[in-house]
Amino acid sequence: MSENTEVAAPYGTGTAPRGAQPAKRVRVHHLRELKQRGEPWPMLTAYDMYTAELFDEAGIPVLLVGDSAANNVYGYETSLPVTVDELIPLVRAVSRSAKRALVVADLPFGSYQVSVEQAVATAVRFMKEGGAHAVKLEGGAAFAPHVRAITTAGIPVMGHIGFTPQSEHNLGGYRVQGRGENGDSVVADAVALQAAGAFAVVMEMVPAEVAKRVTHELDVPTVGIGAGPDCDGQVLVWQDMLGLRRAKAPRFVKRYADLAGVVLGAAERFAADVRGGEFPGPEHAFH
Ligand SMILES: Nc1nc(=O)c2c([nH]1)NC[C@@H]1CN(c3ccc(C(=O)N[C@@H](CCC(=O)O)C(=O)O)cc3)CN21
Ligand SMILES: CC(C)C(=O)C(=O)O
Ligand SMILES: [Mg+2]
Repeated sequence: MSENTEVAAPYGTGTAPRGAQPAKRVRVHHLRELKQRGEPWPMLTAYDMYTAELFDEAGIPVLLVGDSAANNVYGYETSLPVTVDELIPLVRAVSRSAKRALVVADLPFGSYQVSVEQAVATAVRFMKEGGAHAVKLEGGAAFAPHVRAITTAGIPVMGHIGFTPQSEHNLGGYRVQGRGENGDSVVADAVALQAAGAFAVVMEMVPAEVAKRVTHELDVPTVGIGAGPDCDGQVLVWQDMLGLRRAKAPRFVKRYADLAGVVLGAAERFAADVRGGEFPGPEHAFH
């Protein structure tokens, strides 16, 4: 990138005034460059237009349309029930709305585990019908062939290891993975995913020291959620980050706002205004 254009990487180093150039899409190689420069980067989930627009404008380089839409959009208790047909419209909304962010579509439970062929076909649907720029799937070395095949089809793949919520019944509940001697298998899984072509690896609920080892071991970026401060990126579910979800949050969540309080207070004031005849006022009516 030449110096005088004043547009370098999409985030962090770009100095173009807003609106001067068309938005430059974040690409997987930009994330690797951030790792090489030692610059941590944020990732958030998004499931609709307004969050995608706002997070994009805020400079979040990667938006994940998580299968966590199951329990944060559709009202299921876990991520297991959500389907490809339920997620694709959300992916389409986000990819239509984010001008710069790389949009990653999470492959839901049952849509890729059956076979390598099923994994490629599902990933293709998210790209074609959802307009995603990449896909994510849960699993370690056992899913290296799936990652390899999807990547070969031209689709970037993000891995996800450690606590993988789609396997909660096999993992014995929501618990930290990779403690003690199990740390080595987390490292081996990450290395296998990178070797299979993954462009990044999410680590969920693994000890910080293990995540640090993995991050140093890999050339591709790691993204932590409950994996300590040494990952290359950090991801949170947006309703956790903004305090819209009122259930007790996992330890790894930091709340940056109280949207639940804002929404509840406003809805109560609206209801009171209607009941008290205060709304609509003359300025809201046509004469
Ligand atoms: N809103 C939301 N946030 C998430 O982070 C999230 C979802 N939904 N849905 C899909 C998965 C499920 N995830 C979860 C959900 C709960 C815990 C949890 O309860 N953690 C507890 C117990 C940990 C332990 O036993 O060691 C914690 O205190 O962190 C962790 C990850 C992460 N993902
Ligand atoms: C928590 C992130 C990594 C995720 O997989 C999701 O939101 O579905
Ligand atoms: Mg997920």
